[in-house]
Amino acid sequence: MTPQPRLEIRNITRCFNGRAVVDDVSLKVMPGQVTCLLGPSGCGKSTTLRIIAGVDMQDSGEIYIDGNLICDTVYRVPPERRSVGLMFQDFALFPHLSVAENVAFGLVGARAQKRARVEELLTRVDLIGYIDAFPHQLSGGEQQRVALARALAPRPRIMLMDEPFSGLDNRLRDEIRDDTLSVLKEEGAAVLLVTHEPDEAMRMADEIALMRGGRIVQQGAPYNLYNAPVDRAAAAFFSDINVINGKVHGLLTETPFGRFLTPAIPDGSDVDIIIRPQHIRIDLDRNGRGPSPTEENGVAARAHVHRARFMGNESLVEFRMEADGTVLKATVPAVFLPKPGTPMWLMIRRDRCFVFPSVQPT
Ligand SMILES: Nc1ncnc2c1ncn2[C@@H]1O[C@H](COP(=O)(O)OP(=O)(O)OP(=O)(O)O)[C@@H](O)[C@H]1O
Repeated sequence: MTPQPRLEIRNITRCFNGRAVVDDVSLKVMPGQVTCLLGPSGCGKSTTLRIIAGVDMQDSGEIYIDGNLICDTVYRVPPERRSVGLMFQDFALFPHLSVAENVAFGLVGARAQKRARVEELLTRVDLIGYIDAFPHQLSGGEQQRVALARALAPRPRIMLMDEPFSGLDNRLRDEIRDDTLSVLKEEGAAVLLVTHEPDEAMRMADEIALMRGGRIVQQGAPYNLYNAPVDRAAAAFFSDINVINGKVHGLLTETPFGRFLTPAIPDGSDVDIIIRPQHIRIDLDRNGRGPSPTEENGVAARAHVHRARFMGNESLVEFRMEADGTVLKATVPAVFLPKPGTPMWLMIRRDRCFVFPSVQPT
């Protein structure tokens, strides 16, 4: 028997002024799983989340929790009865209530029970010492942890989080993300987290749903999205990329790095071969000669250093290709700052290339 998703949305569409900002989106989140809705600003992530929370209404599609219909275009369980916890960047604590009162806000039942749950959660987020403090006495990161405890206190079956860490400074953010993740995992809720930051999604998600223009364009484990992107834009969303252009002749595409088998792309089409900067290999020029071809790296191509910069953890070297003048970027995990104009040989890791029919970048 296939396990029951905690949250399932089917074919959700929402239009504003005749434009579908959420366009036929379907998604499942299992209990204890963190799914990140990832995409650029304006792609419809928050609207999707608001519909699940019940503060906005879809034009079509259904929402199920534990297999039960909670909302379609006719029937609608009100937000407060959906067992959904919310954590938004600007979802502030109540300033006139203590930390304990904030966390207890959504709790019902006997006083002693409520107190026990508040203490349990504040211990878990490492703020038990602040139980009687007020929000203004806490740092941004501490307030965010209280907000997490408050959202989790009623044991929601689903946690919806919209850019919950974006108000925090970089160093603090990583720490809070990790702490939040372990608390969420302990509580076992299904989590749907909206973010526009690929690093955040990579760090937190069991599964990523990549959104663009109101649609989910790819969904899967972070590893799969990074290593098998569906198109050029999906590859570019996760890191800098290089694009090597070619044209299909029969089953092959000829490039400065040798031939690529491209049987799935029609003869005569333009092709983009995508390679990330860390997967370009660099070798020295030996009186105009370079390294011999290998199965792993194909044919080496000659290039000249355009510029080189030290980036802290690595060096970024830009090369101008002798064959066609295009500029390719390579990263080297060391201090490597060759002079502009230096001839060198580049190879690309063939197992790390993605081949797509050409599109104009948007
Ligand atoms: N109530 C509304 N009325 C009209 N247009 C809206 C409304 N809410 C959202 N939109 C539009 O829908 C689109 C998607 O917005 P949404 O907030 O879902 O995107 P997002 O991916 O979460 O972006 P961001 O990360 O910037 O919040 C945007 O173009 C936005 O202007």
